[in-house]
Amino acid sequence: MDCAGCVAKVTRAVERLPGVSEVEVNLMAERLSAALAPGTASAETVTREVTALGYAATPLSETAAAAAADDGHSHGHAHGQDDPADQGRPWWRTGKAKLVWLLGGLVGAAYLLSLLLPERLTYPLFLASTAVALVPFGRRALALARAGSPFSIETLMCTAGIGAAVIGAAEEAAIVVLLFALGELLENVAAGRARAGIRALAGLMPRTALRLHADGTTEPVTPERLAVGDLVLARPGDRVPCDGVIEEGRSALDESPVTGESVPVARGPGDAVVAGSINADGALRIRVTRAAADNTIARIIRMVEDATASRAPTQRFIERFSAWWTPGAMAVSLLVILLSPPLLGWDWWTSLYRGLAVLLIACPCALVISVPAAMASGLSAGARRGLLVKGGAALEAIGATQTIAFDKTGTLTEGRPRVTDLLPAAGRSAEELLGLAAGVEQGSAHPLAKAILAAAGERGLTPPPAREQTAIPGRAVTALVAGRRISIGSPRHAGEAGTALGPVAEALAGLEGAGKTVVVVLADDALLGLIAMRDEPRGDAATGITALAGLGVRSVMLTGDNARTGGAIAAGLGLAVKAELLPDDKLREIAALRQAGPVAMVGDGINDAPALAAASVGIAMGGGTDVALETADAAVLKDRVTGVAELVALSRATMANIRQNVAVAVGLKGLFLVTTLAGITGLWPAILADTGATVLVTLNALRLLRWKPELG
Ligand SMILES: Nc1ncnc2c1ncn2[C@@H]1O[C@H](COP(=O)(O)OP(=O)(O)OP(=O)(O)O)[C@@H](O)[C@H]1O
Ligand SMILES: [Zn+2]
Repeated sequence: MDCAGCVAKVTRAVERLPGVSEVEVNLMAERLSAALAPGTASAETVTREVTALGYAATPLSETAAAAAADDGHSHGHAHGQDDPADQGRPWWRTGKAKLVWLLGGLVGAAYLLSLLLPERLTYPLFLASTAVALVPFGRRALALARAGSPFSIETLMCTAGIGAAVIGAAEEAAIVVLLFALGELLENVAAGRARAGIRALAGLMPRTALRLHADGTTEPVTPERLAVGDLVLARPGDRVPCDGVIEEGRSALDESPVTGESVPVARGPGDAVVAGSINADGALRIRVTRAAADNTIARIIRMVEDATASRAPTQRFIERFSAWWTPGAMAVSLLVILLSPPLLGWDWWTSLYRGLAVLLIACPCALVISVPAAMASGLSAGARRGLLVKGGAALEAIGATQTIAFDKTGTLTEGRPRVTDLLPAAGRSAEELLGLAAGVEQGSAHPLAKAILAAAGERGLTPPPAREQTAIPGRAVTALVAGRRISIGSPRHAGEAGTALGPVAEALAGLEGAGKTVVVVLADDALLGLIAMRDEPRGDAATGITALAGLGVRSVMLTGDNARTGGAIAAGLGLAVKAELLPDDKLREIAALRQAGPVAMVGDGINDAPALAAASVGIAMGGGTDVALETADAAVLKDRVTGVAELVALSRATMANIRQNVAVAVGLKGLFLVTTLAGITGLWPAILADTGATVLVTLNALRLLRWKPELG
């Protein structure tokens, strides 16, 4: 039921290439089968996977792509497979629909005629309808068998159809194939819905952009024609046509297309804006920073589509399961046919008939579709609310986490510390302290450095030039300023450098107890003073942590800040804390937490990429930055801690949906297996149960598209 056939074909083509090692071929095959969802093998996906292996534009990648393009789409997966020829057509005009119309017409005509004509005259009509349907199914079954999967849903269907016709149940055979074709069609329609859910994001792009020329005139163009570096005008009420940076103007922007958060945010010169956001009140001149095909919305759509194609562990399990399920089902039905006459005394016709019905009931398609359908809906529902998850595996893992570790700066807090207190040592001035500190911090991108530079700027101080700047990550920065070695760092670092902090210990403890981060400024190891800064917790941080606790998830704050400051902030938010962690300690801490169960790590994706990678699931938080989108397994595009709890809720809703689907699929089959063997129901109720289960499961999955976070 997977793309084993397709992968096998590509692999065989590549194997024939001279100079390609077996290891390479195996590696590629492994990657391909992991990456391809049923029915998605196309030349592009193959090329992408092969390129990811580092074989771009080599004979290997070209051969693989050619093999996939050759008949990547004709390999059959009974349900949910798209024919490229059907793209852009309304559902009632697709190839699958045509088959249903044709069959429906034939079977309907046969029934009408059977009211007037004797059976021996209408019987051939039913036979003909069955034959019409068996041609496409049979072709797909053969293609699959040639590609190495003889036991497909198609094989099952053909065996049952031919068998029924042979034992004289042509009327039922015709209904069986009609219902099967109908099931496929309905499922395709539903799958299209799920895709439309995410495609709808693209509809939020404006159709025209106003390009600004140097002479001040504007020219309407389609956003696709904007080039990086162009200047565009967004009038009040317009949708922003591109990802870009504001050059001129201020406005409130509703960024809900990307973040799912419709409260407008104030943006001004120098701020980044994303395509699709609504410009509420001011005219903006925006410099284009990304081409249309590459903008945030386009990339989100691509990521969700890729995510839908990658498989979750549950899905892999179900696929492995179906690989032996179908041959097993055929064996069981054969046993029923062979053993029931001697053991149960059924006549041959009854045993054949019931054996064939068992075969139909055994069709695993409802089970096979249950996971991908729910995952696709869950991923789309999330993306529309600014919760981006990069695949079923991540979506499954998020809800299973028992502990979530949060980075402090920029994640639980705003990430914009401000200087609150300056405590110069005896005989020093506040200006001297701040000025020298600003000199050292000039080269640093640390949030604390920005705070110190901003404070110096506010007081009109020009930072003195500094040389030989060096950073000791997680501890301090030092530089030569005005001939002296100035260092700014944590109190712990100062203590280790041998500076006696005794005289300021009390003041230090008081500031830290108030949740302020205090840095010690030293000049040639002598105390120059203390600078205290405070980074406000995010407005919704406490709510987010409480919501997680309500979901039974434990939260821990990991910080490089000192224990008292971290403790004060954590106490205010109601979570545990591990403080004074050096960057490596954070990784060790995550590894330790993982001993007890799956751990998610939430960071801003900028300096904590290693920690995000070390966790079972890495979640980036932040307004759609590149890093956030690329590095983590999931991203909360709105800057809100509650988004993390929403992710957990979404994951659990999706997994619950999958469990319902599996229960429906297995339950219906079990029920009809019993009634079939007992002789209560026959062939067409059996296929109705199969089609019904498939449709129910898909419809249930679609309910997820309307998912809304409800956090208590
Ligand atoms: N550029 C710097 N200027 C001043 N102090 C610094 C600098 N870099 C590091 N420090 C000191 O080292 C400590 C830990 O820094 P680190 O970067 O590991 O943590 P953080 O990013 O501030 O906090 P968190 O780990 O919560 O994100 C800081 O609290 C500060 O005392
Ligand atoms: Zn089926």
